[in-house]
Amino acid sequence: MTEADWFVALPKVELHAHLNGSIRDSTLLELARDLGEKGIIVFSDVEPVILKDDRSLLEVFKLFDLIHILTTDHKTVTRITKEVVEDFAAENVVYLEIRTTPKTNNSKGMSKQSYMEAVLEGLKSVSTVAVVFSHGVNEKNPFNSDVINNPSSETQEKKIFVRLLLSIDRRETTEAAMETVKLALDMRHLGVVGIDLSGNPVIGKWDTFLPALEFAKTQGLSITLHCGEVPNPEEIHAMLDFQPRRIGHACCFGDGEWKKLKSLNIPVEICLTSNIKTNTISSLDIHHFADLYKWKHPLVICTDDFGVFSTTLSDEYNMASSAFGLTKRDMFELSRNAIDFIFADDGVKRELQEIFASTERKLGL
Ligand SMILES: CNc1ncnc2c1ncn2[C@@H]1O[C@H](COP(=O)(O)O)[C@@H](O)[C@H]1O
Ligand SMILES: [Zn+2]
Repeated sequence: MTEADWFVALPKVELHAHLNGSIRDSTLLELARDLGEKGIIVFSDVEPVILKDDRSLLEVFKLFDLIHILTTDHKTVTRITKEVVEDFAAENVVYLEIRTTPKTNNSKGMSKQSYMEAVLEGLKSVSTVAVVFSHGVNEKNPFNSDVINNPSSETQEKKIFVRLLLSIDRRETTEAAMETVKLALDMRHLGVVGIDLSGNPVIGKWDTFLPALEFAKTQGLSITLHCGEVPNPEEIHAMLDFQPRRIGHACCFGDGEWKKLKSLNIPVEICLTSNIKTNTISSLDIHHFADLYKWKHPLVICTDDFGVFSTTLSDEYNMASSAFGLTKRDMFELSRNAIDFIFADDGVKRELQEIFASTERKLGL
């Protein structure tokens, strides 16, 4: 088995993946060509933007505005959800938390709820793998896990657990954020397990989102925050004081912020390629992964936006192994440890432990 194949075969847990950042280039180009033919966009202007490789953090958010123009109808949301799950399953991701921002678009008759219904439709239409999802069988047993789709007969053996996080975009108002949290609560029996705060980190104020996040927390939803993507000590401290169950990135932390993070032991979602390509961290040798790993701080390797950053979760593990001198045994343990930080229940954790135990020998460990 080649090195790259070994990292594909390694069972993996993906906890930080944005739906609209995880679209295949080929799909984006096809959607752009369609809109070009309808005269809504100029394809030749858009093509290089889609295919560009390195982008600053600000350029990334401009790209998301373009992607959202391409994906704003129910049928496309369903399609990209199906493809994203199939792509993760193809590289042996066994548990996936997809996060997405529910969107309102009056011209398409889209509400936050109908957007999420289109996402659910996408999960149901996955054909290459059995999608194990919460299935609201009845009021007494709302969290029962079940297969939601009809995988083709040759792929029935393969399965992926999928859960959803609803994102609040930093451009949103307190009311819009609250609407997202209420929708998440209404959809708990459909596998929504938590809330994410994301979007352009230089836009919006923490106090705007806090009431909705506090409400989500008191209702028992799990929360993860994009934290410290740009230097903002005051906000980082306020976010850590809130004690989310996980944070993403933690790139622009100072000594005081590291101390607080470590004492609170909050798990960090690490997105190496995303940090490097956006130049949030200048090179892997100075990435905080190394220090956090040394301190045995809880960590999980994730992709962030595998489409936008042209990566895969297997590549991220492979890269971390070479950049930080970690053995295959270390990488297996890192991947397995991620089970502790998932937002799904203990039953799912037990099943994932079994999957890892059964592949350990096959991986030559
Ligand atoms: C690069 N680092 C990042 N930092 C902050 N937010 C990010 C992000 N990458 C993605 N998003 C957030 O996810 C949305 C796209 O997926 P959905 O439309 O929700 O499925 C972006 O618009 C942004 O709000
Ligand atoms: Zn992110």
